[in-house]
Amino acid sequence: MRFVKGHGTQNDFVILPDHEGDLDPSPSLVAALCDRRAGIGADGVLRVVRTKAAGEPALGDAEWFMDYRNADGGVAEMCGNGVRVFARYLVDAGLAAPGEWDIATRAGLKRVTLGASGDVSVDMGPPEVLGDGSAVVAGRAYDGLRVSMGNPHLACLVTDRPVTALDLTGAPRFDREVFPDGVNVELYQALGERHVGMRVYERGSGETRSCGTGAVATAVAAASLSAAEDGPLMGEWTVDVLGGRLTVTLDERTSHLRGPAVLVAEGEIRPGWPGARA
Ligand SMILES: N[C@@H](CCC[C@H](N)C(=O)O)C(=O)O
Repeated sequence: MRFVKGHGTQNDFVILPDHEGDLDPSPSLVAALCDRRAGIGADGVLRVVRTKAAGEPALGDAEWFMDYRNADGGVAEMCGNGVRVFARYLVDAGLAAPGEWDIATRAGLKRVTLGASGDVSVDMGPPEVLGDGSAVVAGRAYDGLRVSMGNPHLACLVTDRPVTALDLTGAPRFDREVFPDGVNVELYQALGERHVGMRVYERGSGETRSCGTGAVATAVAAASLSAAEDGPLMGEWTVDVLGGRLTVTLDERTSHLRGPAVLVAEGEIRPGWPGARA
């Protein structure tokens, strides 16, 4: 089994080329690959499969499907950093040309824009604002906004300490009736005009050093708070995460995410590796 390792602002992935859909990415195989001690180590797996071979209904008209899995082996609808790394992989492998084209995801077609090297940008679609919510982190409650980016988010404002001082060793608590499928929890603070710092505890992966869908949800939450005071605050937002910097652009129609997407290594999983039989 071939693999490539990549990351977007240190949100890292094992990329599995599986053009004709021959692999069975069972939850235990995915979890074994993502294991940082006994496996390769990653926040998730990106399986690269031709859309027509993916066996998923109604993925739309794109040549490639991003089959995204969280580190615990669970399926998620969308991954904003993942789709940018996926696009970089396709260009690097000669499977797509630099330019602008769609990638199929479980959350619909996502249009990526990239050159032969450098940042990758993706049209993330219109964020869906679902209303207020709250999460408890290390015994303290934080209010936030529920936002769907195809996957569920709760972006909470932190004002009592820098987000870097939050204790995220344990999972945030949230209302299971509001989020029956779980939720990605973002904690953010204002750092300047249209500039926020964010940490994230991801559904299925724990704390990660970045989350693209979470960065967009956070910009939406911060913009909606600012809008209450200053009127609609569309435009470009800077989201600093533990692994670097992402740029989110909000307009009346959609949202865009831009940032680095880096391929690190490639190799072969040894046939005798116990995880491959998982
Ligand atoms: N890190 C990703 C989001 C991955 C999926 C998420 N953990 C979920 O379960 O919804 C991103 O960059 O968006």
